[in-house]
Parts: sequence; structure tokens; C-alpha cells
Amino acid sequence: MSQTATNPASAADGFNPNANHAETAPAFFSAWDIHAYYGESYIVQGVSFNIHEGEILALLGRNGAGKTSTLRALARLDSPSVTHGEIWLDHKHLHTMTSYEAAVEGIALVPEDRRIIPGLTVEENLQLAQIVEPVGWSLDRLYDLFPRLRERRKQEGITLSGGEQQMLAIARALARDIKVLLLDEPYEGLAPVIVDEIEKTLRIIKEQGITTVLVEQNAVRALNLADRAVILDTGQVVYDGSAKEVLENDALRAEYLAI
Ligand SMILES: Nc1ncnc2c1ncn2[C@@H]1O[C@H](COP(=O)(O)OP(=O)(O)OP(=O)(O)O)[C@@H](O)[C@H]1O
Repeated sequence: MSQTATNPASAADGFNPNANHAETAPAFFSAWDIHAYYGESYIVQGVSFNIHEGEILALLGRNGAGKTSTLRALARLDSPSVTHGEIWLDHKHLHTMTSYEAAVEGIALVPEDRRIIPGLTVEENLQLAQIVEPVGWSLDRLYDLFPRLRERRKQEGITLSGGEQQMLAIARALARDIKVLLLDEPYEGLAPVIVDEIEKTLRIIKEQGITTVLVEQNAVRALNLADRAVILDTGQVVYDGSAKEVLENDALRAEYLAI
């Protein structure tokens, strides 16, 4: 059955669920000409990119460039509201789905504020993510990836350090059966040694075939980890290419990343 049957989004508001880009899509995960608004504010202004399965894409740009808004649009959250464009994941059209449906298809957004649930232990936060199918990594596998979480599994999640909370937020995403991990500033406020630890786990997650979109202010770190980079400026893509090229291109970095 078509996913459009139960979804409020339709061709009438700029989506075209019948456009069969799935047939020709060169990539596993694609955004095609996404436009999104907060009320009257036009923020995401025609963003397109393709990501191959298992790639890490660094989504970069100055403050206010529209990175978080783009991630939220990809996760199909209500705000910003996407008025035009298509989002394809593994031949399924996410642009006609609600955020819940997109999550079931395998999109996981780890927001900047991590959203650890107060009053629940580390383990309960993970178990809660597994109440509904499709379930992803087992608790044992998650604890092998994040040994600190195993040590603290009985501790209330919100009492963890910032780095541990970030680990819990990523573990909670993997507790579901996901295909794409959308990470919003995972390194923010963390000591370099903790960033090293999280970076190591992101490499392991990549080895498992999960595709990652990484929004990060620490652009050099993100570029060293990523295969590819997309740079946004005022809601538009101004660069789409290899991460290495951005690292090596002083002019590009100075113009759009101020580094
Ligand atoms: N809820 C909102 N309502 C109205 N405008 C918003 C809202 N959230 C973000 N914006 C505006 O959208 C623009 C893009 O914001 P966004 O958070 O996507 O940028 P960003 O690239 O992630 O920035 P940063 O690196 O500072 O987090 C900014 O001008 C911001 O003020």
C-alpha cells in the first residue's frame, strides 16, 4: 500500500510521491530540493545531496546556515515544515511520512540536547527505546561499544557527564534498528579525550554499515572522520564533495567555515 494513504503530506503541498526517483536514485539516502520554513521564515532553500550506504557525511556551515533545520527536515519533524522536495531512503519516500514512520524506516536523530529521559536509569533509557519493534542492537552489544554505559547502567541517565550522556543518546539510537544516524553537534562541550572516544565509536558504527550525517561545529574533526562533506550557507548547498578536499582547500574553509 502507498505510504501516502495515511500521510497528511501530499503532492498538493509540493511533494511528489509518484515521482519515481527511487528507480534512478544513485544513492542509498537522498535529499532532493528540500525547502522548509519556520512559520514565514524560509530557512532550508533547496537542499539536495546523496549519501551512499555506510558513508559518513559531514554537514557543515557557519552558525545559522541551516544545518539543524536540515537534519530536522530529514527526520520528518513537524518543524521546520517541509513544503517542497523529496527524501528517499533505500527506495522508500520519506517525504510522505510522519517522523514516527520515518523512524520505523530507520532514521534516527540524536539532537543537540540529547533528550535523556529524567527519572530513568541508563539501562531503562535503552530499554524504553526497544519497547516497539524494530529493535536494533542488544544491550550487551551496546555496552560492548560503550563500556562506560555498562559501568553506569543503574545510574540515572541525566546524572551522567556530558560525554556519557552523548554516548547514551547514540546508544539509544542504535537500540532501534536504524539505517541512518543523524547526529547534531555530538562533540559540543566535550573534552578532546571524550571526543576521541566518541569518534572511535562512530568509526565502528560505520563499519556496521550504518550511514551517518554529522553536523558539527568542530569542522576539522568532522572532516577527518567523514567521507564526504556538504557545506550550507543561508540554507543552500555551496559545496558537495570529498571531505579531504575541504581539509586541503584553505579558501573554501575560510569562506564558508571560517577556519
Ligand atoms: N524554531 C525556529 N523558529 C524560527 N527560526 C528558527 C527556528 N530554529 C532555527 N531558526 C532559524 O533558522 C536559521 C537556521 O538555524 P539552524 O539551527 O538550522 O542553523 P545551524 O546551521 O544549525 O546553526 P548553529 O550552528 O548555530 O546550530 C537561523 O536563522 C535560526 O535563527
